[in-house]
Amino acid sequence: METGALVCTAALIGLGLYWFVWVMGSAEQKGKRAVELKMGSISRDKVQDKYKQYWSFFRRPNEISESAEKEKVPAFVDTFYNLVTDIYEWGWGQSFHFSPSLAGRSHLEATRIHEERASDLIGARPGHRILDVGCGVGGPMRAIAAHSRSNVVGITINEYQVSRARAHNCKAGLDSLCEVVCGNFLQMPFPDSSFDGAYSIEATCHAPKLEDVYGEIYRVLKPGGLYVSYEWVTTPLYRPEDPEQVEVIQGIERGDALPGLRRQDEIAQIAKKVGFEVVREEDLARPPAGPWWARLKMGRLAYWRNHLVIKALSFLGIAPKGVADVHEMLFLTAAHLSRGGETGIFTPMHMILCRKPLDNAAA
Ligand SMILES: C=C(CC[C@@H](C)[C@H]1CC[C@H]2C3=CC[C@H]4[C@H](C)[C@@H](O)CC[C@]4(C)[C@H]3CC[C@]12C)C(C)C
Ligand SMILES: C[S@@+](CC[C@H](N)C(=O)[O-])C[C@H]1O[C@@H](n2cnc3c(N)ncnc32)[C@H](O)[C@@H]1O
Repeated sequence: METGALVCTAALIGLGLYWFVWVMGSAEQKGKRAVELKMGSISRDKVQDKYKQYWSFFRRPNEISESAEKEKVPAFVDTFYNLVTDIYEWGWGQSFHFSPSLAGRSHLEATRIHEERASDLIGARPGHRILDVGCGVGGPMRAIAAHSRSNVVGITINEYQVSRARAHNCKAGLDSLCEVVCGNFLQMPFPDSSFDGAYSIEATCHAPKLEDVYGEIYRVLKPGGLYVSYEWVTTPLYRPEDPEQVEVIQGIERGDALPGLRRQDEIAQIAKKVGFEVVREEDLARPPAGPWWARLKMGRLAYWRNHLVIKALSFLGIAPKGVADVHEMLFLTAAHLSRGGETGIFTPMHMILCRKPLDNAAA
């Protein structure tokens, strides 16, 4: 081959690689790049071990919440978010949840609309102090603060997410409205009756006992305050005697750090048990809502590309060992989640709106 042709071929390959890793490597336009993938606060040499420990803990997810192991759940959830936070940001964005798909709207818009819906349901407004229970890197918090101009305080168990959320808040110019605290939502570091409203988006599913987190939210809410949650639950279509369905549900639990999914009909009972009035309850995934799992299915080609990128970066020693295992786990989880959505046995958006009764002000 002539020198000119060789140079052109090399340049084309180089450009192709650049496009593949740097441009395509970031699914969300302003998100992370593949070369920036860290594993939270886990040191590079510990990633693989931590992943193995995580995987063996969540092997039998449905047995955790009824055993002494449930005490260890917050620590393993923290490990989980050290392992996945960067991959989520890289391949999904700053909001770690699903949304009904909306015809003619982008994923980003559908996400924002789903978040603003939570804000509107609790009537967040300027001057209100609102609690975000399990805030991730703060995608919903920023959307809700910008939409309602209320002050939002987020809590997450994961220190790495706190640093990411604070950096995003500053970058978005919303740090005067948004505050982030590292802590356990099962024992929150907030005084009684200190919030006007609260919401949790796909986060309380990590609690081994829902009453523990709902009880804490009830405690920190002012009397009359509203709380809305988007819960991950199995629907009445789920048949625990069907091994194929059990495999889907356990696949979701294992790949998402869940100590056993709850049934849809358990949620309101638990809310009432801790003292809430249930104002409204609705599965936001039900038609006419567009399928929330469509985005997961559409991304399949990108996941293969991501996997190749991760494998290449691990091989070159840029990404820590173990990242490819974590990515593979997420790949499998995506398949289980899609199947759960398609069959209708699972929803990640069972909405419950609760009020702390006024009567208790005197109690
Ligand atoms: C509420 C929770 C998280 C929900 C979702 C934000 C995440 C659930 C599964 C995740 C993903 C699966 C496949 C990944 C893909 C293989 C990778 O290349 C890019 C990232 C994924 C798309 C990733 C993104 C986030 C999820 C959709 C749980 C934890 C309670
Ligand atoms: C799937 S993410 C959702 C994050 C955010 N709500 C969003 O939609 O982007 C779940 C969040 O719950 C938090 N979480 C889980 N268990 C927790 C606990 N015991 N205490 C505090 N935060 C917890 C995780 O750290 C994570 O931030």
